[in-house]
Parts: sequence; C-alpha cells; structure tokens
Amino acid sequence: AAEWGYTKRNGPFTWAKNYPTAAGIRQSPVDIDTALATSDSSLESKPLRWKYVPQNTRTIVNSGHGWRVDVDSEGSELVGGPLEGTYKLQQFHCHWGSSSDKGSEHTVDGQSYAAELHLVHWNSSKYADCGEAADYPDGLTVLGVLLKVGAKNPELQKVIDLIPSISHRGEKTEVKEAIDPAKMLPKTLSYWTYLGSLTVPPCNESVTWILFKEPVEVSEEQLAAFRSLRCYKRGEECPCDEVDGLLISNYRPTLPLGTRELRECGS
Ligand SMILES: COCCCN1C=C(N)c2cc(S(N)(=O)=O)sc2S1(=O)=O
Ligand SMILES: [Zn+2]
Repeated sequence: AAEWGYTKRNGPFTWAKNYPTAAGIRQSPVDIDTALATSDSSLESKPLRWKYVPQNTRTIVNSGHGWRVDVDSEGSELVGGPLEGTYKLQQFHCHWGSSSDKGSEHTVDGQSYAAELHLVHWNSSKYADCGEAADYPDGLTVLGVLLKVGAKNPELQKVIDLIPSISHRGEKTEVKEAIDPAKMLPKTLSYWTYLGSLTVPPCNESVTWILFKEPVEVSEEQLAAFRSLRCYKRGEECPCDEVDGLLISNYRPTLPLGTRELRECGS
C-alpha cells in the first residue's frame, strides 16, 4: 500500500482507507475547548512526576514523517496525574506546519501553535514493550508540549544540529550530546488530559493524552530546520507531490472530542 504521509494523495483524510481505526471515536488530536474542561481533585492529589536519563537518548532518525529521537526506556519513569502504574519513555518527536501560524496537532480554543513536541511513554507496569502496549487502551501516554515562536530553544538545538545528518528518509545517527527531555517541558505543569489515540497510522486508540497548558518557545530558524527534512530516501526520486519532497508539514488536523471527558489540572 502506498505509504501514508501528509500530502493530498496520502494524507490524514486518506488514512482510514488502510487504517480503519483512524475513523474511530477516540481519535487524536482534538481541539481543547477550555470551557469544557472539568478540574478534577483526584488529578490535583497525585502530582505528575517524571524521571529521565539524558544519557539514554540514543539515536535520532528521519522516519520519513519527521525526526524521532529513540530512547533506551530503562531508568525513565512517568507516574501520577491520570495515570495508573508506571510509564517509561520510548521516544520523542515533533509535528510542525509549512508556516508558523499552524503546525501543532492539538489546538486550544481553535488556536493552532507553530509546532507540538510529543514524549511517548508506554505502560511498563502491564506490558512488555511499546509495541505491545500500543494495542491496549491504557498502553501509552504522550506528554504534549505546544511550541510557539520565540527565543531559540537550547535543548531542541541539540536536535536541530543533527538534522543535516538525517536529511533523507531512513537515515539515523547517534545522539552524542545527551538531550534532556525534562528540559523541553514548560515551567508550569498545568495540563489538560483526555483519552485518545496515536496521531499517526495505525492511529491506535491507546493513548492517555497529557497536554501542558504553557507553550514553550522555539525560534523561526529552528522551525525552518525541521522543514528541511526530506520524506524520501537518498538516491530515490521524490514520491510525494510536496515541494521537492521537503517535510514542510506533518500534523494531523483535529478530530471531534465527541462524548469524551476533558479534564484539567492546575490553572
Ligand atoms: C503500533 O505502533 C506503531 C508505532 C507507533 N509509534 C511510532 C510513532 N511515530 C508514534 C507517534 C505517536 S503520537 N504522534 O501519537 O505521539 S506515538 C508513536 S509510537 O507508538 O512510538
Ligand atoms: Zn506525535
């Protein structure tokens, strides 16, 4: 089957053809209608806590859909908030748009941000690995961070510096200078949480989403670097009808929240 992507030919509106779950009722991303959010004392009573091991950020790869930093899950943990049990960090990646007026996957009261960072965790209390966890409704948790244009982000700069060596699909390189995921999170830890899905095929409905309220800054130059990635392999001609195969946009438009509950913690 033609590989899914973000162009008119293989983009989000075509995914349900090959990935029927993409047409489900627990899909992500969604628009966060802040008036709908209910604050929940049980969330306030169990603060979200995480521990990451910067030395465990191993490789960065051009997946053809964006960049992804794969992490050795050992030593990491995410607990508390809406979560039962312990979740371990598997990878982190980003979504962006062709210009900085769009690019985030979640929107807030209809407002898009320039990009969105996702830290993907899997339920190590119940499952053996991320792949298995992705098949269960409580298998995954993704911490989402909204990115807005502003100052250069020093931690993300370590990713940007590696982009030239993964310019084409399938290319990967060692992450030599440890990247600390904790340094990419906002200062205030208020968040919204709801039950959703992977925002990429197969769109498994297995994600507890935790989206921080406070955006983090990234510079226009850093966003431009993201858009310099190519969605095809070196030596192959460009399959996508995108501007010479540049990955200028890799976000999924929002899906209806439907009857799902949207909870918030912190102001
Ligand atoms: C059955 O699993 C197949 C592999 C899915 N994975 C790959 C992604 N690109 C990915 C993206 C994710 S996102 N955009 O929802 O955070 S989570 C996730 S993932 O679970 O780590
Ligand atoms: Zn993502």
